[in-house]
Amino acid sequence: MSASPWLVVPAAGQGRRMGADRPKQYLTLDARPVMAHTLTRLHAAFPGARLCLCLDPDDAWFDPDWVLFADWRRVAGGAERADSVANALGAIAHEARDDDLVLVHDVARPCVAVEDLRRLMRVLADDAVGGLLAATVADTMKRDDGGGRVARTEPRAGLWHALTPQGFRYGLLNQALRQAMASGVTVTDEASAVEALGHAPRLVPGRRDNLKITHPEDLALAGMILAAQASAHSETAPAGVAER
Ligand SMILES: Nc1ccn([C@@H]2O[C@H](COP(=O)(O)OP(=O)(O)OP(=O)(O)O)[C@@H](O)[C@H]2O)c(=O)n1
Ligand SMILES: C[C@](O)(CO)[C@H](O)COP(=O)(O)O
Repeated sequence: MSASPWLVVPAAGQGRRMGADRPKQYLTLDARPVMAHTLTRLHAAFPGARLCLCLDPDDAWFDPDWVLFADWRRVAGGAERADSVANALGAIAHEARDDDLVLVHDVARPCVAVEDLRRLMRVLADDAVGGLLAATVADTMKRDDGGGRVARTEPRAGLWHALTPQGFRYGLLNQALRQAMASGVTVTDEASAVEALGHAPRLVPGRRDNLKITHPEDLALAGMILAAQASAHSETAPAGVAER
């Protein structure tokens, strides 16, 4: 395995739940597009990584100036997130080795902490299966009855929120996604495709503020998270250090 991972950033979504005038990765957050924040965080953690950026072929918003990586390629997104990631893996098939680590990170998660990225990479370096950043569920969990009332309370012990990045060896991830697609199984993350092959991905506890911007109120929340992270960092870091 090489010391730097491959990075796949699915960024071909339309942001339908956000309902904005453009895909959410192009909305402004602290004076920069969401995508620019996300790519900057990834670059701070893995400056030598090779990047695959999945974009809608009709994307009219993307600016290559936001990409700080020396080695990167644009890949056409697919109908679903899993299709976009599979396209990225297909695009690097001639370069990637089966045991290369591939980290997949949603463009819609701009608040991911650099320390979480580095820790995930350290943990996965020695893990035969791979894994994901995740956070334990904090609220009491209700199952609805389909009619707006509670059917029952679900036990929350052992429940985790799946975050990103999610990292797996190229060969395993490629096989898992191809198999899920061939069998018509809907997978919303890489881990579920790998689980379907019978493997148990490692849960790597991550910060709860690794928010996926999904609904309109999330943009302001992400802004507050970035401000809080910057403020916490400036209190602890030596002068001149800009990472978060
Ligand atoms: N066909 C798709 C769909 C999603 N994504 C990406 O997958 C990530 C997670 O998806 P989600 O939060 O659902 O984003 P959207 O699909 O844009 O949102 P929505 O489902 O509300 O339309 C995002 O970074 C999104 O850009 C992608 O690359 N290709
Ligand atoms: C990959 C993911 O971010 C993990 O939480 C999530 O599954 C993707 O979100 P979506 O809304 O299901 O596309």
